[in-house]
Amino acid sequence: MQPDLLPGHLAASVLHNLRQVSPLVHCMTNDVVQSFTANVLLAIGAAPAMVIEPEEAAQFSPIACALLINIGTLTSERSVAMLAAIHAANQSSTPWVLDPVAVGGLDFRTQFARTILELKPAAIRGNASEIMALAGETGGGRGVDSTEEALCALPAALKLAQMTGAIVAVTGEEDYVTDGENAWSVAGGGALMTRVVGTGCALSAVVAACCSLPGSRLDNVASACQFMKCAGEQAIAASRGPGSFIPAFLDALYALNAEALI
Ligand SMILES: Nc1ncnc2c1ncn2[C@@H]1O[C@H](COP(=O)(O)OP(=O)(O)O)[C@@H](O)[C@H]1O
Ligand SMILES: Cc1ncsc1CCOP(=O)(O)O
Ligand SMILES: [Mg+2]
Repeated sequence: MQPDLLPGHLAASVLHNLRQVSPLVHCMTNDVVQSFTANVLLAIGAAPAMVIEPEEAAQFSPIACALLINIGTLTSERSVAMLAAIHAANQSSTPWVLDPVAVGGLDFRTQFARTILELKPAAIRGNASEIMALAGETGGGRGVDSTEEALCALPAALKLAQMTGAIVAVTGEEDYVTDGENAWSVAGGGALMTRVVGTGCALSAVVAACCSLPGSRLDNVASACQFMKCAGEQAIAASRGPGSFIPAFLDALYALNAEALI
């Protein structure tokens, strides 16, 4: 199966909605990418808030438009806070998104990810190794990085979407996004996006923002992938390496428009 490319006009309409709503995203994410994630959300037109104390997390997720659960630097204490936030989000119908960083290779986070998979994530965004491990097919990648191509993980993504009811996005040179039945592919970006930390984690935050928007959740999640691909490609053209990529990427997200997406 080779899914069709997401039409640019669909992504353009989701970008319009995103900027109208400016979704407030409750980010429970890892220590490495906090600031980059917040800046990516702000640049594209959403609003971040990082709330991690267990009592506050459960109070805040119903107030937010969407919740991001990223297990990159999971600890026991954080897992308690994340569970509380997910339960409160579910009670208030706030969509929540899982980024299963480095699942498969390490037992504590793998067990935790399997537990919360039962709590109805709206979407799951990971690299190929993470999606394959979460679907029970392999043992994981190389730390936080994938050792597999995204296309190899498409069957695992379909299976995971069917198992959980979530929209599953598996990213890499090309991204694939599925609801278990239909799928979009998203092209663009470039390898330099893997030479700065946090592009995947920040994408998951944008996915969360888009899950709170009206319309097809499949189209919304695929559009989030398209925003990052498009801005990544423009930033690579405007930069000399990882150092100059980051500001160029934030500028490209800020300037992103329908014309570039179409
Ligand atoms: N080889 C590549 N060519 C183009 N884009 C890429 C490539 N690898 C990753 N990306 C893009 O970089 C971002 C992060 O994806 P990925 O590296 O798969 O996630 P993670 O950082 O979680 O491992 C996504 O927007 C993805 O499309
Ligand atoms: C390096 C690292 N270590 C734990 S979490 C993390 C960040 C991973 O970021 P990304 O998945 O976006 O590459
Ligand atoms: Mg990742």
